[in-house]
Amino acid sequence: MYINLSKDQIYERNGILDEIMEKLFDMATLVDSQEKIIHVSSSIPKLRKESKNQIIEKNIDYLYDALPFKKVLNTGRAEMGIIEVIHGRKILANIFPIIWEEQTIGALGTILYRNISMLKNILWNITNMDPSLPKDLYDQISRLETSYLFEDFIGNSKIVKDMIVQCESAAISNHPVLILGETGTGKEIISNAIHSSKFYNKLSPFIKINCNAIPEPLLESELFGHVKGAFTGATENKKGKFEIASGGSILLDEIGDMDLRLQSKLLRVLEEKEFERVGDIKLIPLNARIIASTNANLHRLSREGKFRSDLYYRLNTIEIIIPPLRARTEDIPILVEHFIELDQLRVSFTQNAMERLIDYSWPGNVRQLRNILNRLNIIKQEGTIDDQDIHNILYSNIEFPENTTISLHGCSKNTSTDIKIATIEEAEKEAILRALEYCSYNISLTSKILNISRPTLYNKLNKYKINIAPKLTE
Ligand SMILES: Nc1ncnc2c1ncn2[C@@H]1O[C@H](COP(=O)(O)OP(=O)(O)OP(=O)(O)O)[C@@H](O)[C@H]1O
Repeated sequence: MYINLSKDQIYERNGILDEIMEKLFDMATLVDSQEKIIHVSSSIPKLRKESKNQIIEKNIDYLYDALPFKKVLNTGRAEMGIIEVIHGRKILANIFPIIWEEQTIGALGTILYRNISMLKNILWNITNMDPSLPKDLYDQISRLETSYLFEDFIGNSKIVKDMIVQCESAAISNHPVLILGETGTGKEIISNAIHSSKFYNKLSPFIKINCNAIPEPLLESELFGHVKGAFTGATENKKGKFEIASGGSILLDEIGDMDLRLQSKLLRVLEEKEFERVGDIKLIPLNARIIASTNANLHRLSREGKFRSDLYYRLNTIEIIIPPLRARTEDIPILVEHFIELDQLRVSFTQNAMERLIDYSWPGNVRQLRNILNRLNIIKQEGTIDDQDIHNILYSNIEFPENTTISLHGCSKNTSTDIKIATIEEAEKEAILRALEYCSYNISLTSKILNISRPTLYNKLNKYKINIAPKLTE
């Protein structure tokens, strides 16, 4: 496969080639036959925090020594489906030779890194349908996952900045990390960014498993693998996610929903750093970083006997709490700007409309904000959104995204019956009680989550006669 363009065409700027490089790929680079960079899409200087002029004319090694541009220039043959890590992101690259009158006059490198997990799902379905495909293809495909960096978690508020600092130090350590936060707050971005930060220049697996989506005992075999004959239907040996994640990280999503028996097994694995496949006695060393996340209140679940407290204390050596959007409403304008660019929306907002967005409580958090912006884009096509549009979409036809919870602890899935509040004061008291419980009665965290100062929180505790002395932690 090659691209048929003349020298004049590859040196022409602001034409169709530039448009394709800009719009169709996350990053694109054009080099001449001497390996010199002719043009790059605007995402590259942005990502590298330098100007386009600092990149143009440099040798391609300046940008990517890991990608086979030179090979493509030498052989005149395309290199496709390259999976690599560039600037901490897992990317999928294709490099095409540009051929004119049978001469290779350059090469175009195209890179995707956003939404490549979508591609993974497609490939995964295809491999499941075709038993003749090699079995290690699964391992290969598992490596293909959108990678996030901390800078992808948009927010300038102090509460976000403090959390990112905490995440950066969590990334360096080898301890398990527990990530808590309501639905749609960005737990997946943060867990993936912790992984990418630890394995910045290394192609290492990030394996995610949703503990509430798979029935037990299937989950056991998904996590630990099994040997042939271990149970009816186990027709061959199968690696589990812990093995596939070897050398990288495993995200145990919705850990709060894990069955008690499996919790015991997981605890043993964390303590002994080894495990066996279902039906086998051979021990396999645990060589994956454990990240667990949930929107459930594990502290409460463990008090109720639904989550093993010893496992909770094992997991929460490093505990990251992602604030709900309503605790950092000052970030809403930059989130809006971010999604307009990311989702290529053609809408703008009046000041009053933006204020309405800021005033709203966002029970579905950032995911809900993104959905609303996309819906507004469809409804209004192009144009300016005013406060009435916001009012209409937020209040006249409330549609909470799946799993949305109003409660801070996020255990309830029933949005309409969860809160029965008569007055603003009752609502405030309720919010404080929930925040306290969510933060295990840690005053500093609770005040951060509620976005009020510690003295104000103490005043409100007095006002509402909430006695937390027996449970107090700082
Ligand atoms: N701070 C953020 N910056 C940019 N995008 C965000 C942020 N937080 C969330 N998002 C976006 O919101 C959506 C939901 O994020 P994510 O899946 O990480 O949430 P989650 O907390 O894991 O949700 P759940 O518990 O329901 O699985 C995604 O589209 C993600 O890109």
